[in-house]
Amino acid sequence: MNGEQQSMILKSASLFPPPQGVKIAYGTSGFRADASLLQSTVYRVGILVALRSLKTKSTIGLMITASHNQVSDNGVKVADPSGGMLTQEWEPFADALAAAPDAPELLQVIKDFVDKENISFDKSWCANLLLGRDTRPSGESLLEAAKQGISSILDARYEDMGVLTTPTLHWMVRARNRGMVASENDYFQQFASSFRCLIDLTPKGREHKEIDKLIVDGANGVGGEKLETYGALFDALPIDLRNSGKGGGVLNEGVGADYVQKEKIVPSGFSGEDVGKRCASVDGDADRVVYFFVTSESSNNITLVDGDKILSLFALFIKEQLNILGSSGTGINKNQARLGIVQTAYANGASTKYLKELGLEVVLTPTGVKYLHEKAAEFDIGIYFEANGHGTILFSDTFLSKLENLNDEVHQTSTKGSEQQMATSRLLAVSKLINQAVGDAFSDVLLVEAILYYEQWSIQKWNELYQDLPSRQLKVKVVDRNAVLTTNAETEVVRPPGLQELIKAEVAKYNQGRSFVRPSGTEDVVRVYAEAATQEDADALAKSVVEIVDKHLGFGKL
Ligand SMILES: CC(=O)N[C@H]1[C@@H](OP(=O)(O)O)O[C@H](CO)[C@@H](O)[C@@H]1O
Ligand SMILES: [Mg+2]
Repeated sequence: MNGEQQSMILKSASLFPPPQGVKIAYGTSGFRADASLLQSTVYRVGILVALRSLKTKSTIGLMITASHNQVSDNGVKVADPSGGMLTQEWEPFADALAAAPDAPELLQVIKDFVDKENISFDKSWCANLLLGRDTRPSGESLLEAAKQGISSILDARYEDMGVLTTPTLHWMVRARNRGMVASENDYFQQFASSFRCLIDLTPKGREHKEIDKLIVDGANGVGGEKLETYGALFDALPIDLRNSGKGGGVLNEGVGADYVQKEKIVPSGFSGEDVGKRCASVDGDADRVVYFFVTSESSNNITLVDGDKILSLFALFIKEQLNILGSSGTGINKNQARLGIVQTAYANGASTKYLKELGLEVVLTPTGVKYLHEKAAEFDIGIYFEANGHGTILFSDTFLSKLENLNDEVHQTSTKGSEQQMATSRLLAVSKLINQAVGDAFSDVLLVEAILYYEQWSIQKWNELYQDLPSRQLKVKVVDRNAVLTTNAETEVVRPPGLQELIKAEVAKYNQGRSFVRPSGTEDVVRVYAEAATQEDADALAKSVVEIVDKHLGFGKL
């Protein structure tokens, strides 16, 4: 870095002093906090993405969003060259950047890192950044801060893509780095055409009736807004959009996937008239989705069809297609196509049991898509989902080229039109329909809809795949959530000492009891999860564990 660059950084960094007395750390999916505290952090993430682009000689993405958090929060996520989340190796650098108390120290952190990583400021490589934001009112000015950070390293080598869903930005980054076209329209067109293709590949002999209307809760956010603009492209799927954001509702307030999944009650905009109908709810940046149906006219109850059930539906369908290939001597059999399922400790115990009984390999990772995605990428086909509805299916490049070769072969022989050829085409269509960069509410919805159509299942029939164990999730405000350290995919506490033994003793009192606690990476709380044979027991277990955590770490301890 030459002297001119260093003085540029010093000058612009002094315009973005960090807020006093607050520590903003890189969490489960980037930085998140009250929007009024974030100017400095986002400016510094602008510097980070510029350096990442120089280091990888690739397009990198920066997204301003706080997903399911309340509207006054905001945050920033980074998309790496693959379209996935920022490599975990750079997270300590992100934290160091955010923590530097003033411009000179910030410059020192940058200089040390540039030397360590051997980052060259070679101007012949035209670095490129794609920027996006959700609909939060604070988004525009935070994006300006990011642009200032980028410009202090790279001049103005960025493209502001405007208001986008998070997975659209990740998809664009991946597409750009593969030399493909990558506008928002291209994104929707790809999903629309592969959805149509999959619907057309439904086996002959199954009744081809029209798909019933799907009611979608847009969380009053970017998901609702985009569905309003582009939803008509999914011509086989009639959509009744609620909470599009236009009707004056507030983002994530009593609406959206996180609310529906955690509270298990009807979101605003839905009523007793919707009883039994197929509904889907997306979150504030449309990277998650859960399904549900209103259970009775007279109460707020819903039956939740969560990420675990979406995962199970996908797993069942993929396994069925692989079985067709395996039984027709294609050379692609169970041993050559390793299908892996990735969940977290929040997965309902009944889902894990169901998946294992299907004969599938199930692995648990810590919470956060960065962990699930990484694990799923180890398989030929890796399906990952968090219970809250964030997930996707990853196809390895090697497996995809095997499928493509097989597809070419069958087109040249008399097997065209056979079940084997249909299964090959279906898997290829799924690989184009499902977002390969990150979990995506829209592409997940389209795949769910295509599979329900293929199976000719209602949402009720789908829900019967297995019965969820009753569960309860609660949060506890504590003095310092990072005092809790966990191991074993977050299922056991190792610090503070003694806490795990108390939780274990409580769990032992309940039939089919299970409970664990962990510090949230997106909110200033410790999360408590409990499962048991009845709802009363799950509630009681969760409550007791909350009390244990509160006694150990709560404000009463001060
Ligand atoms: C229990 C839960 O739902 N946790 C969510 C939540 O993380 P926490 O670290 O639990 O706050 O937000 C993450 C980002 O959206 C998501 O990946 C994760 O699953
Ligand atoms: Mg989200």
